[in-house]
Amino acid sequence: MMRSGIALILAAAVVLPLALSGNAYYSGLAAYAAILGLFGLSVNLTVGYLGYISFGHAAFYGLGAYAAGLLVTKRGFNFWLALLLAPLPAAALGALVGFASARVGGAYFAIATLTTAEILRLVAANWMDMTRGPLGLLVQRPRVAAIESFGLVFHQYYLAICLLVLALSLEIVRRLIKSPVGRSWATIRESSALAESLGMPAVRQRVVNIALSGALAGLAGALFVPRTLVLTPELFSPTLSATGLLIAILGGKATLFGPLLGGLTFALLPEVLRFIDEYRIAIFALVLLLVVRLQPSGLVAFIPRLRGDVVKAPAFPAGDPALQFRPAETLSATGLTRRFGGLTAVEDISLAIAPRELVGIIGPNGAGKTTCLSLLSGFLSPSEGAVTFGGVTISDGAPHAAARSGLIRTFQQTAVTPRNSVYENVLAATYNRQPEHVWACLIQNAAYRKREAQRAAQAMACIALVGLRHRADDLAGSLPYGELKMLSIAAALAANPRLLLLDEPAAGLNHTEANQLSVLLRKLRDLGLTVGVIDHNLRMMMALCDRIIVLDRGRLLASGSAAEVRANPAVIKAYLGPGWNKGDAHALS
Ligand SMILES: Nc1ncnc2c1ncn2[C@@H]1O[C@H](COP(=O)(O)OP(=O)(O)OP(=O)(O)O)[C@@H](O)[C@H]1O
Repeated sequence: MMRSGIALILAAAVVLPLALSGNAYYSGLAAYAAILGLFGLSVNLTVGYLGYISFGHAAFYGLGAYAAGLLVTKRGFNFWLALLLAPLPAAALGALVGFASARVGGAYFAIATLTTAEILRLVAANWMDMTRGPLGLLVQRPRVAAIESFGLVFHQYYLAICLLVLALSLEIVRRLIKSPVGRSWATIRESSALAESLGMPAVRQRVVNIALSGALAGLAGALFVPRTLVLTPELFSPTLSATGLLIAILGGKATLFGPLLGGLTFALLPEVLRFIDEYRIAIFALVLLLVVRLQPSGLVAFIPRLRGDVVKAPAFPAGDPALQFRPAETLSATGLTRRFGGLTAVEDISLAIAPRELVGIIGPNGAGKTTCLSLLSGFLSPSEGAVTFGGVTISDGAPHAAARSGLIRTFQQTAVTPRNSVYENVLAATYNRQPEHVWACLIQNAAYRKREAQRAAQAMACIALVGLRHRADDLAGSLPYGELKMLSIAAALAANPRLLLLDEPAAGLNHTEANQLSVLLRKLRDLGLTVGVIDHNLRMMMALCDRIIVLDRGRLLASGSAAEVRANPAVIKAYLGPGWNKGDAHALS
């Protein structure tokens, strides 16, 4: 559907200019709708797909317009060449704003865009020599004599170019959102911790997204130049930023064609309502409010075929899935200590997990198990000590770097992308198998397509392995708790682990589900994976693990087989308190 939608716009680029040959007004309106659709597409990339609200996308739009205008007026560039160059400064600005705010969170991005647009507006208003300030920079209509010699007039080929640029931009976004890079945006939008745990560099991917969004907004701004011919500081106005945001939300967030419907509405509705002149804006606002109130998913929800955003799982191959793991490595921690202010959560812990071991970490509440797991997986830096995996220090790296080396963790609170299907969740997690460059995702050559097919097959194998075949196309948010836990393990497996660290995978599971989990974990160990498990289900842990490590009050209390740990008086005391007697030891069985 997505492809045919883009093909339709390409067809419109040929047919509409001919059909509207005698009507410059409608032709101009159609071009304006295409420009607003492109602007909405750029806003939607960040707001919808990345989950970062922008209050100042006019910064990129205005910069694109001024870049094109200045290249033409001050440097004598041909406008159509300037149109190709104008997205570059907007992309650079996007990367800069993205880099400055990607680490600290979405609220800062919203403020950073708002501030950037205002600064640019002031620069444009006051740099009289360059921009002529509020008087406006005047640009000549960029007529192309060669095209006009075929009998076409300006408004016709301008419309054709606007629609061609829109179709090309849609194709770029379509390719990206269906690629490992775009799938990582959906995961980052849900939780950057989840994304990092699966090997996705959240900051870098945010910067890529915002830079691309800036480039598309800059392109929209540059395309607007031949329509306005006078560039004023109002191109950076908050009203324009709000328009872009509304187009994206009204059309349908995180959908490819939603912003087009939004752009069409914003271009046409004020014109359609022109006959009621002074009430026009009020009625326009009312229509907007009604749509947003009655259909929060946006206009695109009225045309389900246009949504086109669900990726169906391919058919499962018959028989057991072939899933191979990378060669195992040893995880070692020496002298690990982690303090939170005055509290020492983990103190001087040294341990090793050997290749293909199934190790349990137990301890009473607050013993420091999760802190220890976060230190081992690079999610926390130790106050003292170090962690090495396969001889390489990981404690200073970002969590995604630990995941890259094969240390994959899960979370106590199950983390998935609820609005995506089981298959989409697991497919996104294959990112770590072969991280793709954004250019490879755009070009999509034969080698890339082969890798995509491999990723799909691996995702299916992981889903089958955890027993969720029948759920592949169901939304993750609709799964019961036990299956959600299995889904997070499937995603972790898809991320190509050498060592899997699971934080309380049996929490909330009933007896049958806990048994199924035990069977799965043993199977993974037998397939060659090293597994570390934290859990409070002592019965399961004692029966399951090759070795048990016991923590108490941040310190390592004991390490050994289930029988050794069960018979250790210090362990029994930690669990049962100082008044324990030998007969109570069965509580640990
Ligand atoms: N980010 C943090 N900031 C401050 N204190 C923390 C932080 N994380 C953990 N702690 C404290 O460190 C101690 C150990 O917590 P941790 O969650 O590692 O224990 P746990 O053994 O996993 O507990 P549980 O079994 O209840 O999950 C607790 O006292 C906890 O309050």
